[in-house]
Order: sequence, then C-alpha cells, then structure tokens
Amino acid sequence: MAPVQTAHHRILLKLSGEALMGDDAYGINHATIQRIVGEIAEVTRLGVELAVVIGGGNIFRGVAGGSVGMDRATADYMGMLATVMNALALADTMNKAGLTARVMSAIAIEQVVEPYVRPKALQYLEEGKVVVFAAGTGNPFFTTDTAAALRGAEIGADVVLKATKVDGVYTADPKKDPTATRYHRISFDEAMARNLGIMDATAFALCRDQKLPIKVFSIFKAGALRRVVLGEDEGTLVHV
Ligand SMILES: Nc1ncnc2c1ncn2[C@@H]1O[C@H](COP(=O)(O)OP(=O)(O)OP(=O)(O)O)[C@@H](O)[C@H]1O
Ligand SMILES: O=c1ccn([C@@H]2O[C@H](COP(=O)(O)O)[C@@H](O)[C@H]2O)c(=O)[nH]1
Repeated sequence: MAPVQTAHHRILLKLSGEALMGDDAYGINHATIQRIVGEIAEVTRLGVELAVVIGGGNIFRGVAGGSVGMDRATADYMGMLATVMNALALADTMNKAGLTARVMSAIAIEQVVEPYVRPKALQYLEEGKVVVFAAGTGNPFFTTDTAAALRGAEIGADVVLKATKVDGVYTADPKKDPTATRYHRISFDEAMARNLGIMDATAFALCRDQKLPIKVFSIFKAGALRRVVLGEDEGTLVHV
C-alpha cells in the first residue's frame, strides 16, 4: 500500500492541560488521556515526527495563585511543575500504548525526568520517538503556548498544532459569546490586533517572527488531529 501523504513532516502539538480532565473537575481522567494518546498514535503511524508541549491548567495556573495573594513567580513554578505531572502521565500512557515517549523538562529535576537538551530532542525525533516537553519555558510569567512556539521553532517544526477545548479561533471567546463566529484562517497580525484570547500575544509574536504557522482545533473532536495532519479542512489556520 502506498504511504499516506501528510501535510506536515515535523509537528509541535500543544495539548491543553484542561482537556485531560475530561468531565472531571480536576486532574487527569484516565479514559480521556487514553483516547488522546490513541489519536496521537494514529498520526505517528502516518510517519510524522511529533513533539508535544503539555499545559497544566487541569492542575494549577500561576494566575490563580497570584489572584489569592501568592507570590506570582512561585505560583508560576507550581504551574510548571503541574505540567511535569501531566507530561509523566502522558508519556506513561503513550509507552503503554506502544509508542516510545521521552519527557524532557525545562526545569532540572533529574531524578524524575531528563533535562531539555536540544540536540538530544532532535535525535529522539529522528529516531521516531515522541518527545514530551515539560515545565513550559522554565521561566515564570510565560505560558505553555509560548513554550510550544519556542520549542516548535527550536526543533524546526513546520507547524504548531494547538489542540484545545474549542474548534478554532473565534471573533470572541465562544464559551462566553454565543454569537462569536469561527475564522477559517486569520493572520498573526489580525489575531494580535483583535486581542483574540485563544493564545497569548508572546506566543503569537514568536510564531509570526519565525514564520511558524499555528493550527487551532478541538481535541474533543474524534479524528480531528489526523485530519489536520493530512491537511484536511479542520479548525483555524493562523498564518503570517
Ligand atoms: N477568540 C477566541 N477564540 C477561541 N477561543 C477563545 C478565544 N478567546 C478565548 N478563548 C478561550 O481560550 C481557551 C483556550 O485557551 P487556553 O490556552 O487557556 O486553554 P488550553 O488550550 O486548554 O490550555 P491549558 O489548559 O493547557 O492552559 C478556549 O477554551 C476558549 O474558551
Ligand atoms: O513557560 C511557562 C509555562 C507555564 N508556566 C506556568 O504554568 C501554568 C500552566 O501552564 P498553562 O499554559 O496555563 O497550561 C501557567 O499558568 C503558569 O503559571 C510558566 O510560568 N511558564
């Protein structure tokens, strides 16, 4: 059988932390993470090289700590550690599903995960392993969306795929404004000028400057990740 033609060769997948909760109020839902890993396994079988940045919103966000009087940087470090827990759970589920996953952390916790070293990450990708980047950028006051843009640029990904709870970029937050409409495609400049809250401006600016397109799509829609990888009409493209 002829190999399937994919639209991308090397992908940086930004996976929503909150999506891991499934219908639970907090943490990691077992069935949900298994389903997401099943979708990831399907696209790796297409031959694409895949790295993942996982969020931490299902466990802790720095802004939440800051809003109740915590030192913001301390709260952000807690948020980054939350992403390490998600990364470990994700890699464990991947390994059990027959993939070979490696977690690399931007914060040194060597008894738990190996540190992020760019050449090593590139080697893993070339070997067909899935690399899960944990602890965001390693710096407070950033987000895992910015980490996705940063790692995507570093590994030479040809696209950042933001797998989130909504099926694209809307004129306003669709969870708050039922009249919001979805863009099929939108430029970085317009998304930033309109202050669209789907991603932070730092992530948008980094991707724009590196000419790294972003595709936003729903991780809850079965088969959407595969459709995006195959270049089919799905979600919203954010382009230069
Ligand atoms: N213009 C917009 N278009 C689409 N979604 C928007 C927009 N503005 C705000 N949002 C909201 O942004 C959310 C996604 O952003 P966010 O990065 O906070 O969550 P996430 O992808 O689940 O990441 P994590 O949980 O890992 O922090 C969507 O669930 C949506 O409600
Ligand atoms: O580079 C980074 C990435 C993340 N954080 C903190 O972690 C949490 C969880 O990440 P999300 O992107 O919200 O899923 C975030 O709220 C920050 O507190 C960080 O400080 N630096």
